[in-house]
Amino acid sequence: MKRSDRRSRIETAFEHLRRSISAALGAAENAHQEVLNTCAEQEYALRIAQLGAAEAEREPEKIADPADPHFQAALARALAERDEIFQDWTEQGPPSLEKLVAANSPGSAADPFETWLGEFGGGDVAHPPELWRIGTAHVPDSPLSPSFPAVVPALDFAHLRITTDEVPETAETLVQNLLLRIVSHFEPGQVRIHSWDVARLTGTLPDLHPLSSAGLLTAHDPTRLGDMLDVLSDHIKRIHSGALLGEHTTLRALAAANGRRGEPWRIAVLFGNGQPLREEQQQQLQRIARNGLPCGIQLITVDLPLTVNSSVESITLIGENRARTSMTGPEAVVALDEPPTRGKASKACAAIAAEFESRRARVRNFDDLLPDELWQCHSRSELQAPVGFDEGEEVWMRLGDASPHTLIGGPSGSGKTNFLYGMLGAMAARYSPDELELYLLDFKEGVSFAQFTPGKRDPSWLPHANLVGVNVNTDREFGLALLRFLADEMRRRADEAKKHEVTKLEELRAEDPEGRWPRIVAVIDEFQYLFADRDPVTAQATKLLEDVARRGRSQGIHLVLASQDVSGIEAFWGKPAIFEQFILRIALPKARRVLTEHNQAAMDLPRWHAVVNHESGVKHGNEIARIPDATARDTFHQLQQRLWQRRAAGSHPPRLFDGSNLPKLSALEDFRKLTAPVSTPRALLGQVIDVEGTAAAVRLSRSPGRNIAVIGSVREDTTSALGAAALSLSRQHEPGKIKFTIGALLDEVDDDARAVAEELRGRGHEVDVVSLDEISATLDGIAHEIDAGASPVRHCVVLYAVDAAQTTLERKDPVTRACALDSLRKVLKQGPESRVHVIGWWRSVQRVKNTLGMGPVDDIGAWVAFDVHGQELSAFAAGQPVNWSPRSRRGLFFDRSVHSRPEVVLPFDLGGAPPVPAQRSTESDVNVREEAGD
Ligand SMILES: Nc1ncnc2c1ncn2[C@@H]1O[C@H](COP(=O)(O)OP(=O)(O)OP(=O)(O)O)[C@@H](O)[C@H]1O
Repeated sequence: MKRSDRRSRIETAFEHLRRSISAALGAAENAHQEVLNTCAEQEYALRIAQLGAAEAEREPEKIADPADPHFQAALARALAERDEIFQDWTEQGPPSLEKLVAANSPGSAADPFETWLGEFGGGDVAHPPELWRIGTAHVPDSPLSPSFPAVVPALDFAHLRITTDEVPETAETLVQNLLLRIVSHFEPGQVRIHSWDVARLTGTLPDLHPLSSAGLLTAHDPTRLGDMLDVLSDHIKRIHSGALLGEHTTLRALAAANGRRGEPWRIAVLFGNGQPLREEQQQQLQRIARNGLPCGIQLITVDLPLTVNSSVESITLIGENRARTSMTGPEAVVALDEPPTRGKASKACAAIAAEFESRRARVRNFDDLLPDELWQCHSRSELQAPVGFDEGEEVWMRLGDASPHTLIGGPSGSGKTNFLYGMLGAMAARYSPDELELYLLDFKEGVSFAQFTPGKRDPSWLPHANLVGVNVNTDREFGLALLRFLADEMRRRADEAKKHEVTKLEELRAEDPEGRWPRIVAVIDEFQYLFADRDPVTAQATKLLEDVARRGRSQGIHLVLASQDVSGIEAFWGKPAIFEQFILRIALPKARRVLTEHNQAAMDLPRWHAVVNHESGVKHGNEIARIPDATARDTFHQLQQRLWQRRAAGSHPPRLFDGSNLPKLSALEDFRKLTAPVSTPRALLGQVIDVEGTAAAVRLSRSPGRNIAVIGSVREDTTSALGAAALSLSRQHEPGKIKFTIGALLDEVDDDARAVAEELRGRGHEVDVVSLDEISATLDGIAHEIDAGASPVRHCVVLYAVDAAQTTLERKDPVTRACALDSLRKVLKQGPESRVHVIGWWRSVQRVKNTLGMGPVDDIGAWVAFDVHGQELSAFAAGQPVNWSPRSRRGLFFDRSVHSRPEVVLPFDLGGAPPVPAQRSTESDVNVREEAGD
């Protein structure tokens, strides 16, 4: 090979090498450049992320030369990523927030000021708005940055902590706007504002200032923060020990359940200066913050540290009328609403104050105690109703677990009956008869409750009333009967609750929603009569009252006791166990002893006012109420008509017990339901004093002693008992299955005996009326029949004035030396086993004994005695002492086979019988109603 060739080849090879190296170097250079580019973009991306995409877009110079393509690429990528992330929010966030606010913040809660300012709100206090508008928010860093309403919770939902920027007036405007929305939303008076400003004596919240003239805004002295905190703490304590003692733990829940808000909301605004409060005040403020919301107490603090964990929202002012809030988060900026023009806001507040004043000054009447719609409330946890007005505002009473029973006191004429009418009307209008049942008893001589029963001119009655007792002043047993009935009902309810494994009526109602478990209110006017004597009635009444008062509360049984006489209340003094249960005290003007000794509020009360006190009468529980006239003509009556028209089909009028009238035999349920045939008939003698109006009845079985003695000298009473016995027996036998022998042994009783005989014959029975002349032979004949053996036909021997025949009966047969008295004794002794029963009237105890002779009194198994002293009767009551002073138109009844002690009875009005002088009218209820001014 030539040298030149070799050289050429070498050069070529080098050339190739150079090219290869050059190519490799170029590639490396490119790769390096690429890395540098990526680095630059990532560097920019990092800085964009640090500054925020939106800011970088707005002010790129802060990061790079805006023309730098690397920066532009990084920014484009960052903006694309941001848009993707925000896409959902941008499309849905603001519109759904708008919707949420529209739904939760009606009317003044979020609408522009001009649409409502100056009008009075009637917002639903049971369901207040949860969110209140403060401005317009947007998220500056979001694409398009759409705006949405900025709202904060208030009232029951959260406290508010505001931190100011260098323009403190912004905070004041913010607070004013918010409060303006709130006070305008509800009826004037529902919201009360307290303000305190560390730096200013006056002039805080200037637009709201007119509210202070009506007491709706209280500006507290800067040096007396303690006073304001005390006021708020007291409210919390009072609300906890009163309104919130039942099932509900917040006023909001309570209001949602019963549709009304008994306590206004209270908003306390505190303007600080960034410095903490004194330690003890700070503690108190924290306590209020922790416990206030359930009691409707909200705090708004401005530049005041508040360190409770829950339920505090914050607003931080950031200049230029803007703010950030804990609700909207740190990204959003809120442009605060401009205030309405100064004049307009204060004019609106002046109008609210004036309206509140005029409502307070309004004269409210009975109709104002009534709800718009009848029977809308349920009594599961308590009964509540307004009973009067305090400066136009309703004053309510509550009967429930926290205040189960009421004591009402006031001298005669102070308006107790009127108060009871108002109370009953307000309750009966709110609760249906399935929610509330009334038992009304008046010991006064008078007819105050007769209005609630049907009368001749007005057939309506109060559908809630189950029992009305009037003129019971001499029949204390009737009060006893009512208490006994309540005690039984209480036990029945407790047993039923036990079956459902609960203890209280409230729980029972939840477990047994289909059951009918109304709350029972038992009103006893002039109840002191119950304790009038030192006798067994008082002893039993005390025991029963104690039982019902102590245990009635959990079974929904509430007592309302009224008395004009301190002795009624004093009767309780030695019995704190009873007295303490009467937590609700109502004192009418000059009432003594109803409130505590140191509480003299009733002494200064004007006419037709009352102190309503749910705190056992201690001073701080006083609420003063003006009581409307509920007894004026047609007042209650009109309500009763409306309620009566709504009564359930088949509802019965209340049972009326009128102590001044006798029960009609023919109307008595126990008489009407007697049918024939029966195996053992019952002879009705009178009516027992009980809630059901039960008959006093003696079973005439075929066993020794089943005879009846009617003892006493008053013809009307004794003949009533004899007649009722015969007539009731007649209803239980088909004709031919009973025969009557009626001995009319005294001239005066002829008419009575014959009237009964006629009625018996009218029913188809065999009746033999015998005179004094015939009685001996008749008794001898009956005695012979007994000797001959039992007859299938019952024989009832009714003897009018047995003792009038004593001499006749004692007359001995000259031959046999036997006398008809022996026959009578035989009939008494052996008759019942042979279906022969004697029902005889003797005019005194001694005369019964004369008839019976030396033997035991066992042949008289049952008796009813009129005008006979108790001690005379003990021999006939198994030897036990009988405590009884005779009283007009009342008897004492004892059946040794069933009774342990005698019981008081009313003789019957037999209807067709000759008029009975002591009786005022046979149309008992009608008479009463007419007297009541019906
Ligand atoms: N709030 C009231 N407004 C107007 N009049 C009233 C008011 N309360 C009571 N009255 C009238 O006063 C009179 C006495 O009232 P009420 O019968 O209620 O008193 P009381 O305390 O029950 O008296 P008493 O025990 O003597 O019956 C009645 O004529 C009644 O109409």
